[in-house]
Amino acid sequence: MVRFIEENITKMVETNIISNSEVLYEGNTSPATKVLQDFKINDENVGRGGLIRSWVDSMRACSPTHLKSFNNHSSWIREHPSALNMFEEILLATEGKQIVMFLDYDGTLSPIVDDPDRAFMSKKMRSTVRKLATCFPTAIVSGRCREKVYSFVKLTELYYAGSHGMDIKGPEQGPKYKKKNQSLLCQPATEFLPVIDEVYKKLVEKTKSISGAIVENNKFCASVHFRCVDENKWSDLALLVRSVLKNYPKLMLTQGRKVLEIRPIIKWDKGKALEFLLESLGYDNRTDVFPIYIGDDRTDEDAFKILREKRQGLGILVSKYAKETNASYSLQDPDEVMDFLERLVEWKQLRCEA
Ligand SMILES: O=P(O)(O)OC[C@H]1O[C@H](O[C@H]2O[C@H](CO)[C@@H](O)[C@H](O)[C@H]2O)[C@H](O)[C@@H](O)[C@@H]1O
Repeated sequence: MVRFIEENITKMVETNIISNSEVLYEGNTSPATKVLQDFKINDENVGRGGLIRSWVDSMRACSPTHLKSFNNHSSWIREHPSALNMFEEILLATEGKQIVMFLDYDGTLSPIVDDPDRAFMSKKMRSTVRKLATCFPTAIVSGRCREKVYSFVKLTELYYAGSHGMDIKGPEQGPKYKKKNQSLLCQPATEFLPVIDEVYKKLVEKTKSISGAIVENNKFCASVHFRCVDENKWSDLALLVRSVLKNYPKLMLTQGRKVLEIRPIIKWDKGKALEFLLESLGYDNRTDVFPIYIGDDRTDEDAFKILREKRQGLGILVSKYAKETNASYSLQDPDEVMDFLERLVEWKQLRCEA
């Protein structure tokens, strides 16, 4: 593994894949940094080292078993206990407050699968989320394009924030929880639509040579999947992506679970989407509101961070492995997410009956 990382770093430095697009990923303090230090590579001698560091970081995220060697899981679980085990404590914190639910889709409501077009959520999960939305305002916040995530979830009563929050729409049935009677639509990156489409087409063309690579058009952003790409080809794929992106200084690259995400350089992310939704619901600057955000990915960290900074509500990271996170609690997988949501619904229904 070490040799693999070393080869990739060397190759990327030699071929100068880095130019003016920047990788905005802040979680570079642990394993990847350690790897870089082990190789005696720092920002100075790799030039624009952010991308290299981020790429190594993505390898780490893509290889959770490798992660274990860096992290002490038992101390991590003490810091981020199971939201199921701590359910009563969580309820106590919500006492007298309006819970607002934010749910990521892939890896949170649906299990991670090889084919992004087949990431279906179970009927049981759909039924749970439907019940949840009758109890609390509920939003789905996803990296996918809004229409696509809606086609999986199929619940009209929810808020949807697609394209990492760059495409937000309220429930079709009307603004049940909204303060003003107007339809909710927020698209802060519309000017980037043509450029994303252009880049998407170029990426499809360029990555044809890499077996297993999938490019997904997420409307305001694009994804290059490498889940099914042989590890030996990851750096080749990165180079190809880089060769396209170097001509688009207003786009940036971030990373998710075995996916490179290409998005506009604007100050908008899932955290901003969370804030926007709370405001639209009339819940901004209120101490009696308790947002709960559940997600599994690095992009969800922006939302966890907002909640931590505001000291409001809580974030729950879905992960079987120790990861650097701003979430307070953890759940292992979508099955545990469903159990947690079911318990919330039962609790709320009992309270309403009482
Ligand atoms: O914010 P999310 O809803 O979690 O979306 C993030 C990305 O999710 C999808 O990719 C991930 O799930 C795929 C299906 O399980 C999996 O094959 C892939 O490896 C994961 O990265 C989606 O396809 C991307 O477009 C989203 O950006």
